[in-house]
Amino acid sequence: MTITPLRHDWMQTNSWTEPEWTVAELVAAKRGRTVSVVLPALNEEDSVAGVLDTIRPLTAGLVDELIVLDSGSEDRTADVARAAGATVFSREEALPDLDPLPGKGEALWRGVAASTGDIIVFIDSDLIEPDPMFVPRLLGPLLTSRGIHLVKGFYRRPLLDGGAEHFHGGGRVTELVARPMLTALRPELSAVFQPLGGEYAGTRELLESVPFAPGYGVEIGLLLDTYHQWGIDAIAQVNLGVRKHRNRPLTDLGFMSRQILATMLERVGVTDSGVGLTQYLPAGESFSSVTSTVALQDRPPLVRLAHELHDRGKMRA
Ligand SMILES: O=c1ccn([C@@H]2O[C@H](COP(=O)(O)OP(=O)(O)O)[C@@H](O)[C@H]2O)c(=O)[nH]1
Ligand SMILES: O=C(O)[C@@H](COP(=O)(O)O)O[C@H]1O[C@H](CO)[C@@H](O)[C@H](O)[C@H]1O
Repeated sequence: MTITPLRHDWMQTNSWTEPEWTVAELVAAKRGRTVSVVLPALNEEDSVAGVLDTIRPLTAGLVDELIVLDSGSEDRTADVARAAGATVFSREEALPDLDPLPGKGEALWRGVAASTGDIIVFIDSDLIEPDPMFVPRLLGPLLTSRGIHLVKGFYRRPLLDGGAEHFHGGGRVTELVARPMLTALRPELSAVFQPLGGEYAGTRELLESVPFAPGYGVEIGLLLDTYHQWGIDAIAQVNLGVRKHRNRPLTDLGFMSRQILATMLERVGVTDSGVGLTQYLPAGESFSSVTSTVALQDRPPLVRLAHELHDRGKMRA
């Protein structure tokens, strides 16, 4: 694939820094299209209701379906989400014929399968005080422009460190891994402000036609697949303001980075060792090591899965 430099006109045509759409305008722009909002949730009993509270008022017209895809929670996430007005699917309920795999990519893939909307909006469940305009703004380009299939949110990302809130500094894997790697390998995508952000929307046509990378590789996989198969002009981004969420410790982000790198390398045709990441943590005067596995197997495009399950059923018959 030829390396295409950044096209500045993309920033003029496909990047909204001051989105002005009103909910009423967006409802009018639906023109028969339906909208599903899907929240992936793993053990989010403390935050999922607060996120749903900012979206539920939109179900009177803009949002047709509000789903929480329970990613194998062991707390009260499902009960809390139902009480907050969401339709909750377990991974098994979303796709009964297939044993679930762990990870966020699996949750989102099954969220596409469980939902029915022509447009699907993904919102993380660990957000803190999300702006109620997150969903409308993500829908803006999809409902009012032609040819756009993926809309990424961007935002200022405070970093919550212990009791302190730093004005900037969130998106650590974005700044240290994803953005440098995209600049090196696919510079046209270096204009995407938040390539890993968990708030984005896509057409069902796109989301059923691409594979879903495992775990935390899902966002970078979807971005690269959309770019490779549909082109930069199918991608847009919208300013959502400020995004605060649970900031995981650096060790967790090391494992997240390993998975993201595995997906990026696969998407650009570089062979990954497949070796899990080992981290060395101080233990007294010495160090202890912790190793995580890395997953390399995508889930297939859902449009293809139907055929595979049908053929498997035929084989069993
Ligand atoms: O196996 C997983 C891991 C994460 N998540 C959800 O995906 C979102 C983002 O995950 P996380 O907060 O761990 O990532 P971060 O935002 O810290 O990068 C959250 O709503 C999680 O509950 C999930 O559904 N299944
Ligand atoms: O953007 C990032 O660097 C990471 C970590 O964010 P923080 O440093 O904890 O603010 O968070 C994102 O990455 C994950 C992997 O793509 C997504 O699943 C999350 O939704 C997103 O928050």
